Order: sequence, then C-alpha cells, then structure tokens
Amino acid sequence: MTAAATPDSVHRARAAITRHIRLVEDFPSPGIAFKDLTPVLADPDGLDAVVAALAEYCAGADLIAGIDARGFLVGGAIARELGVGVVAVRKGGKLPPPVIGVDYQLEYGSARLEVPAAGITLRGRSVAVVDDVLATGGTLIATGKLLAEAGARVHGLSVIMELDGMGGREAVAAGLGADVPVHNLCGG
Ligand SMILES: O=P(O)(O)OC[C@H]1O[C@H](OP(=O)(O)OP(=O)(O)O)[C@H](O)[C@@H]1O
Ligand SMILES: Nc1ncnc2[nH]cnc12
Repeated sequence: MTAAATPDSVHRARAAITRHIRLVEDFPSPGIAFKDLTPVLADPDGLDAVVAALAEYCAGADLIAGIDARGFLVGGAIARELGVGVVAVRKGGKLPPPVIGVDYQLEYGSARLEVPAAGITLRGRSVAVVDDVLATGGTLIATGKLLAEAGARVHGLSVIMELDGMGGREAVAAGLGADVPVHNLCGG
C-alpha cells in the first residue's frame, strides 16, 4: 500500500479479502496459482469494503477506467461512489471502431487491450485505473500507455491485490514512470 486510503478502510477490505479469496492451483495453466477475488466481490460487505478503500485511492480523478474483466466489477461502483464516470478498458476486438490498442504480455500469455478513440473524451482527463490483480505489470503498463496515447493523464493505478515477487511494481515504474502512483489493498 502506498498512500491515501485510511488504515480503517484498508483493514476492513483486507479482512474481507482474507475471508473470501479463493486460491486455484494450475489455472489458467500449469504452475500458475490463480488468486480468485470474485468471491470477495460477491459478498456484499466485501464489495462495499473493497470499493470504499479503492475509492479513497481514486479520489480526485475525473474518470475511472476499469480493466477487462474484473476491473469492471469495481470500476463502476467506485465511479458512482466518487460521482464521476467510468470507461471500460477492453480486451481486443470488443469495442466498436475507432479504438486505440496495444499488445502486451502477462503472467500466462499475451493479450491486447483497447480504449475508445471516439465517443468518450479521454484527452485532458485525469483517469484513475482499477483492476483486481497486479502480477507482472503488463496489463497496467499497457493501460497506462493507451491512456497516454489518448491524451489522458494517469491519476493512479489501484488494485485489490499485488502479487509478491513478480516485479510488477518495478515494471510499472520502468514502463510508465516512477511518478505514477501504484496502490494496493493487500499483497499476496
Ligand atoms: O500484471 P499482469 O501480469 O498483467 O496480470 C494482471 C492481469 O491478469 C488478470 O487478467 P487476465 O489478463 O487474466 O484477464 P481476464 O480478465 O480475462 O481473466 C488480472 O485480472 C489482471 O488484469
Ligand atoms: N496469479 C494470478 N492470479 C490472478 N490473476 C492474475 N493475473 C496474473 N496472474 C494472476
């Protein structure tokens, strides 16, 4: 954890995460220990605790960007909490054209992310990015690059869980700059 959220809100979110997280070995491929946070969000108190704590990190942004797919679950709720809008950062091929896209690597493969290049004004916006997990950092770096290409400023990058020992935080600092705040609610 790096800033802003109060100890109480983080403590409450961590208790919910510890209680409801599901660890799945060898998913989506052999050797990967998958941290399934969806049971945390399926619990009403867990969702409330996680959204409240992440919203503190996102305060001051004028748009929330939720990353496909679990970032969507918290992104809309955080935006509603803060009285701002939400945009979906989608996997390749899902958004209508025109789009801005980037290919990237993650812990278990490669993928493509896209943001809209029309219909939603990103230029000049201060955008807070949210997702469930930071692992290698590839997803957050790709998202930050997309937003920069679209003319937006990244207010911060916030995740529920930052996986230990994967170098994600360092990769994000190298890829996007050490001045971009990276927040988590817990390690794992
Ligand atoms: O830090 P990284 O190594 O980039 O990994 C983190 C990303 O991996 C997972 O999503 P995934 O790409 O598996 O997408 P999914 O929503 O389709 O499961 C997770 O939800 C993050 O978005
Ligand atoms: N081990 C993991 N668990 C959940 N999401 C992930 N994204 C990348 N690696 C992950």
